[in-house]
Amino acid sequence: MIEDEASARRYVEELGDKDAIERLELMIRLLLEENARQNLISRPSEQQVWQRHIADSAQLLRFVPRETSGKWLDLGTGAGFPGLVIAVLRPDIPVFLVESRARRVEWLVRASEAMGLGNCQTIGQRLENVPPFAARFISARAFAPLPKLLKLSAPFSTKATTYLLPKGRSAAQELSELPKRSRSMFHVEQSLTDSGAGIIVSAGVTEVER
Ligand SMILES: C[S@@+](CC[C@H](N)C(=O)[O-])C[C@H]1O[C@@H](n2cnc3c(N)ncnc32)[C@H](O)[C@@H]1O
Repeated sequence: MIEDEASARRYVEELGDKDAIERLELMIRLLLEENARQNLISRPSEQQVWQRHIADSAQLLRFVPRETSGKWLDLGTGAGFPGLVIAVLRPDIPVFLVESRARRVEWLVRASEAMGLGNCQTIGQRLENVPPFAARFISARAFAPLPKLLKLSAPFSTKATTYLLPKGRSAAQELSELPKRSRSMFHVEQSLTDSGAGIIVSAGVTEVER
C-alpha cells in the first residue's frame, strides 16, 4: 500500500523516466497555482498530490501491457486525473481527455502544452457530443455513476476495450448494482493508494508483470 507522499513518489518513479518525473513536478506546480484560481482538487489533498492524485492515477498502468497500441480515452479529466498523468508516463499511447467545463479545458490545454506532451489531445466538449472512435482503454475517475458512465462511453467501446475505473469506496457496491449480464464484464481490483477503495476493471484484465 502507498501510505505517504515519499512512497507515492517512489512508486511513480518506477514507472517513468527522469523527463516524465520532471514533467509531473511541473504539472504539480502549475496545478497548485491554478487551484488558487479554480477548484480543481480539494484543499486537504494539496498536501498529498503525489499520493492522492499522481500515484492514484499512475496505478492504472498496472493493468496496461508494456507494449500496446490504440487510443486511451479519459472521461471528465477535470484537474488532469487520471488522463494527463497517463499521457506523461506513457508517451507511446495517444491519450484523449474529454472535459466539458471551459475553464478546466483551458487548464488541461495549458498544462499539456507546458509539459510539451505530443501524445495528448484535449477535447473540450460533453462526451455525448464527441464523434465516436474505438478506444483501447477507457478511464474515468469521479465522472458519473457506473450505469451512466457505461451508457455514455458505449460508442467508444469495442470487444478489445479495457475499462479502468477508479471508483473509491463505492466500487464493489456500484458493480453489484449492475444487471447481471453487465456485471460479469467487470471485476474490482484493490486500489494501492487507499485501502478502502477499488478500481473497476474489465473482466479478464489482471496485473501485468513488470
Ligand atoms: C468530479 S470531476 C473529476 C475530475 C477528475 N477526473 C478527477 O478525478 O480529479 C468530474 C469532471 O467531469 C466533467 N464532466 C461531467 N460530465 C461530463 C460530460 N458529460 N462530458 C464531459 N465532461 C464531463 C466535469 O466537468 C468535471 O470536470
